[in-house]
Amino acid sequence: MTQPTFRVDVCKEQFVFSAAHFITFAGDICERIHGHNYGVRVSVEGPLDENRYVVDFIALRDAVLVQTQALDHHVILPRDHREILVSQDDKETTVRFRERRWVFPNEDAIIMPVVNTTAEEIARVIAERVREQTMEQFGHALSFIEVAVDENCGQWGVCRLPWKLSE
Ligand SMILES: Nc1nc2c(c(=O)[nH]1)N=C([C@H](O)[C@H](O)COP(=O)(O)OP(=O)(O)OP(=O)(O)O)CN2
Repeated sequence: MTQPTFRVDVCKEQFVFSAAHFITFAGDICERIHGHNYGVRVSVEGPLDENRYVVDFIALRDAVLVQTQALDHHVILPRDHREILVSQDDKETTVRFRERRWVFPNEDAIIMPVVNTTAEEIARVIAERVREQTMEQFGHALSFIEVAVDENCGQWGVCRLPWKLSE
């Protein structure tokens, strides 16, 4: 007989973060900098605990909020892009793509460990960070964490990670 599976989803109005970014696509087309009011949904799957919870909604909600608030009102830049080159001195973050150049105060910039700041990649980073942040609290019995990032009212990039870190 197939066993039931359980999941908790949190998708709150407070999870919206407003951030600027630009990506490259189709090889070498580099977007102009623009912003989105990103939305986030997070799901975790696993067995029920003694409360008959997968995890406490409130604990998961609060962990996601830490991540979305950290991104709010920043420009998100890729650390690992081959041609979008990001450098920092003690005051400013400078970004170059071929002949184009952008300069931001350091406190406005977030350099994310991604190749391109797509919704999928941002979802992966949030998933890794929420997993790391809650691992001790939620324990090791969960199976998956999934994070979905909405760039524009229904355009979602989704990343699903195993709960357990690979050996
Ligand atoms: N799978 C993905 N596709 C696209 C992504 C992405 O992250 N994952 N990102 C983009 C661009 O960032 C693009 O800027 C998306 O923004 P959007 O505002 O939706 O683009 P539009 O110009 O069509 O929006 P308007 O509503 O006209 O402002 C593209 N694809």
